[in-house]
Amino acid sequence: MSTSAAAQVRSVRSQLTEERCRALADKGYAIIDNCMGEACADALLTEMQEAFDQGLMKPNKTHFSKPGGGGVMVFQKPGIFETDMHDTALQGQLPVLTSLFEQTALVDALESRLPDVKLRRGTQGCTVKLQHNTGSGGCFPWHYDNPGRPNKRRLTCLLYLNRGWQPGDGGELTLLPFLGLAQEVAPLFDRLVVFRSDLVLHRVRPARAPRYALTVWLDGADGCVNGDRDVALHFSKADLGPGGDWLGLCDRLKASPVQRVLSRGVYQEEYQASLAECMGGAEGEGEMLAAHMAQVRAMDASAPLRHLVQRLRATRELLALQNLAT
Ligand SMILES: O=C(O)CCC(=O)C(=O)O
Ligand SMILES: [Fe+2]
Repeated sequence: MSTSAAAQVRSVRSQLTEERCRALADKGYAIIDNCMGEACADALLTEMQEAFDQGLMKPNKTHFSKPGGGGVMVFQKPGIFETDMHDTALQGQLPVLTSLFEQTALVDALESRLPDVKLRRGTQGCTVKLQHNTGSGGCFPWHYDNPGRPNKRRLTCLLYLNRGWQPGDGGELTLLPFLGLAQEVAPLFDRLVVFRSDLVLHRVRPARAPRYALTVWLDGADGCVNGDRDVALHFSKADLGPGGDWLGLCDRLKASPVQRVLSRGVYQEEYQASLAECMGGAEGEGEMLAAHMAQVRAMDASAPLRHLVQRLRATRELLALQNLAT
């Protein structure tokens, strides 16, 4: 069984159909059900359960930047346990997961079907995280997996391992393409969700049943992630003025990681509510909410940014109404 995870991920190439590649290019995400096959997914789940039962997964650590460059704080998301396969102590004990960590078949398959995404080849740009949610309400607030420099992540691959998941169990992943429609994804057994780490805002709803998820993050090729145009806004007065191509600008933002600069303003209430829900009064909630509000206020203090955010919020409402009507 030790090589089967590598063999199975090779099949992702044929599962990345034209339609799924188009979804990744257009909306930033694609979903593949029955991805690894019953036996391999079972073997992965068994090792994840062993890792949790043996105390190899630790309470989640969330690193949080203090506003104004005041350093980094570390808090815990309640109910979430995690570990990273870079931890060599795990590698001897978890052979199937180790084989997933050491293979290059996944990045090769994705690179060959999605050449425009520009992934880093080899094993160096690959991170594997094991995550267990105890099912007592644990969740993740709205975030991008790649929030900006110096992060190098390009693709997030999430494999869910929850046999018999039912709607009331919660723990759905919600993906929110910029100015688009939110898509709720149930964390079903052997379902793989692939999305752009620098382009897809997402969160996890509170889980009411134990939940296992395996994340593979793949870095982008050198120089292809978080370039200048991905981290700083460039637009002309003509874009924003009367007669400017406003919807053209919106389309560019939908397709560009630079949307991250504006997202917290456009979705400020959503960020705030999900932070409070995720922390549930635990230590750090106040600091996180204060940091969020400070970032929103900083945007508000700049008149051009404030107007841009206001207009994006109005456009977002309009597009939502149009979508409801169709
Ligand atoms: O568990 C999930 O579905 C996603 C978790 C997540 O967003 C993350 O680890 O960054
Ligand atoms: Fe995430």
